[in-house]
Amino acid sequence: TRSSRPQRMLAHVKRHAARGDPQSVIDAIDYFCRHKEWAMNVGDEKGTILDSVVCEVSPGAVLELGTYCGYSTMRIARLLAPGARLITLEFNPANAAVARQVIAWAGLEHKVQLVEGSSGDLIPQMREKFGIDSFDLVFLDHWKDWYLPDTRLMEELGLLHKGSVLLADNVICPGAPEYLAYVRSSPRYDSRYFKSHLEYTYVEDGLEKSVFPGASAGSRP
Ligand SMILES: O=C(NC/C=C/[C@H]1O[C@@H](n2cnc(C(F)(F)F)c2)[C@H](O)[C@@H]1O)c1cc([N+](=O)[O-])cc(O)c1O
Ligand SMILES: [Mg+2]
Repeated sequence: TRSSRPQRMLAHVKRHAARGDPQSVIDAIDYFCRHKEWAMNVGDEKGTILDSVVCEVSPGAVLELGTYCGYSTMRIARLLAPGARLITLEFNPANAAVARQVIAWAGLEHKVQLVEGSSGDLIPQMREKFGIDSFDLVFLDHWKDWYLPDTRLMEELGLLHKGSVLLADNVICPGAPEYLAYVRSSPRYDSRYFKSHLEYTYVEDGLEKSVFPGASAGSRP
């Protein structure tokens, strides 16, 4: 049967990127998506905003929702300090299989834990199964109508601490209106929009960065 777009992207990486060189893998994917076949990676323009937030937070524990082909996984992992952990969740086994190979080609597999399943099932297992107490940074890039329920779930499970940062892709295109309304209106978050463009296009899109000031915020004085 015909190969999938992620499989063709992986083949392009293996042909054009150097093993163990994350930047060359990132560049190869950007080239493929810009000049051969568009794909829904966060991309180079929003990717530099992601990079700057990762460097600012310098997180010890990161959760990524939506691995897809591993592009943003690599952008985050290449900036992590030794010992810092990135857990990335992927629902689609075929995408996970491609992402594992992309991450391995970049030589970043020792920094990344790719887990297959749904966020609703896996987020409640973070403590018992992955020994995570809370996340310093969460990158939301999975199904857009899951951003809000998964954020509420993380709040309720105490997986966000004072200063935890949520960074959400696509808040304009395709859009995550309920999530955006929530983080912008809730006294529980200090939220800021980073205007950019939809990956590899001139369409407006952006990232929303929301800092969780702590469970006490927004409660009655
Ligand atoms: O739909 C978009 N993204 C959806 C992304 C979906 C990806 O996240 C995975 N996932 C689902 N649940 C989980 C979890 F976490 F539960 F395990 C992981 C899906 O299997 C898929 O690989 C999108 C669309 C456009 N666009 O322009 O249409 C642009 C973008 O940047 C996008 O991110
Ligand atoms: Mg996205």
